[in-house]
Amino acid sequence: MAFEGLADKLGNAFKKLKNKGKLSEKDVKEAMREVRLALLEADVNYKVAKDFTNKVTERAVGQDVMQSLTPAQMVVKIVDEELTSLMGGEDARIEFASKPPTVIMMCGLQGSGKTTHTAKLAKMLKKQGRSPLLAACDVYRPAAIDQLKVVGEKAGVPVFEMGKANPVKIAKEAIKRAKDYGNDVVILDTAGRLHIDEALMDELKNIKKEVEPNEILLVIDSMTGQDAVNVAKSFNELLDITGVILTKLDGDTRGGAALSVKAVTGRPIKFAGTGEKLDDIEVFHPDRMASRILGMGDVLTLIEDAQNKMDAEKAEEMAQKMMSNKFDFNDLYDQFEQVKKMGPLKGILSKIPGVGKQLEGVDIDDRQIDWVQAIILSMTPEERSHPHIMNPSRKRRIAAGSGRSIEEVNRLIKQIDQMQKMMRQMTKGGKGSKKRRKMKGLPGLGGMPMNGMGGMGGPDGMPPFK
Ligand SMILES: Nc1nc2c(ncn2[C@@H]2O[C@H](COP(=O)(O)OP(=O)(O)OP(=O)(O)O)[C@@H](O)[C@H]2O)c(=O)[nH]1
Repeated sequence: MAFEGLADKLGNAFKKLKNKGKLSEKDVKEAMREVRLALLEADVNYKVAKDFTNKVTERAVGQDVMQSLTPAQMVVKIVDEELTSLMGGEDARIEFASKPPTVIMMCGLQGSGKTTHTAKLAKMLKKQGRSPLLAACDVYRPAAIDQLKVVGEKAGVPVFEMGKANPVKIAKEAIKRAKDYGNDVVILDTAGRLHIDEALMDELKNIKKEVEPNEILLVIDSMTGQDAVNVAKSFNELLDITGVILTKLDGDTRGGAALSVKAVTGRPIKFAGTGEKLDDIEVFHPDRMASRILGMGDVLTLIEDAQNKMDAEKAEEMAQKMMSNKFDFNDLYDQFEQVKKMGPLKGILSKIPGVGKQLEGVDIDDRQIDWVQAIILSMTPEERSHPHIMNPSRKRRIAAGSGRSIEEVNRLIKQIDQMQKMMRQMTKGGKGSKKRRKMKGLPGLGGMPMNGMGGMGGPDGMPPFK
């Protein structure tokens, strides 16, 4: 996962401080040296790393920090605040035009994820009640127009194209069409190149001059580290961008780009791409990202993810079933379907405070969910809705049918039994109880047998979280 190595190394540096009790100036400087090395290894720009640790040292040494009862925690707090401010401090939003349509020009190098994020952004804005139109201004790469049409259709937003016409003309026509048809946002998917070259920049500058976009968002690939930051610097110098979309944060990027972009370019990261699906886009929150880097989890994003990606009606239906204790294997199957929509399990779990650290170096095989679903699919309808009728011969048949072991089948049956017991206990709190409200806040995860997943996957299954 992103930032894994960095989180680990920062954790080690702080652990040494915590073991010390009272801190001396030397202790803080020593820790900051480790922090600086960790940042450099995460591919953070050299000057950014140096300025960062100088700032933290300045704040931590002297003042009240070292006299406080918990100096190590104070240092972590300062690092948290400075990381947040390094990434921009406040959340950066789209600046919408007072008179629609708002024009957003997307740019970036080839393969950075520009086309995918054009559609992701459109889908996100559509969910917020806007009516976006996409414009196919990449007329050079074969199939670029088709790719935009495909993702546009998936996102449920119209795509305007004029084939291989002049990109400025396409952009202008798209804006005209948006006015005629009531689209309040136009997103221009411009051409990418393998490297920054004069022809590309001239074309982008030309589009900018002619259509005066409200936003120029540069899409960069976080996996390319400092290269991505250099690309951002060059684009900004030539185009004066308004923000950055940092993609592929779901991969094992070391994090350097996320931490350096704002400091190097002065432009904020507005969105982060976290997967290949169209829902895998997040508003970039510097404070939450800092929490994640420091291994403190990110529950707010987890809840938003659940709300955005899961089917609210199904979640409500499921909550009702749990409350009335009618939760069976059919529901468990559905619940896993919902969880799958939220992306890789490791990503979900890493946002839970305290769990991130436990996941370091642990491989979580997402096929575990498919295996459990295979077991459920091998049951008869009666077995699915009446788990208590299971007997050894049924279990043997289910194991053979799903290709899983008897132990796994047994574990799953035990889990549903435990879940039902847990639900019975929870419902004792009454209909309007606090517990019930809490479960509704996180649809679909309420009854997820997280602590049992460890048993499902065999040797490389994930550890139980209790
Ligand atoms: N894992 C992951 N993959 C992504 C993300 N964003 C895009 N991709 C993948 O990256 C690849 C390139 O994305 P595109 O959107 O085609 O890239 P592009 O920048 O439009 O490329 P050109 O049209 O050639 O300029 C595709 O396979 C996408 O599925 C992300 O946030 N995470």
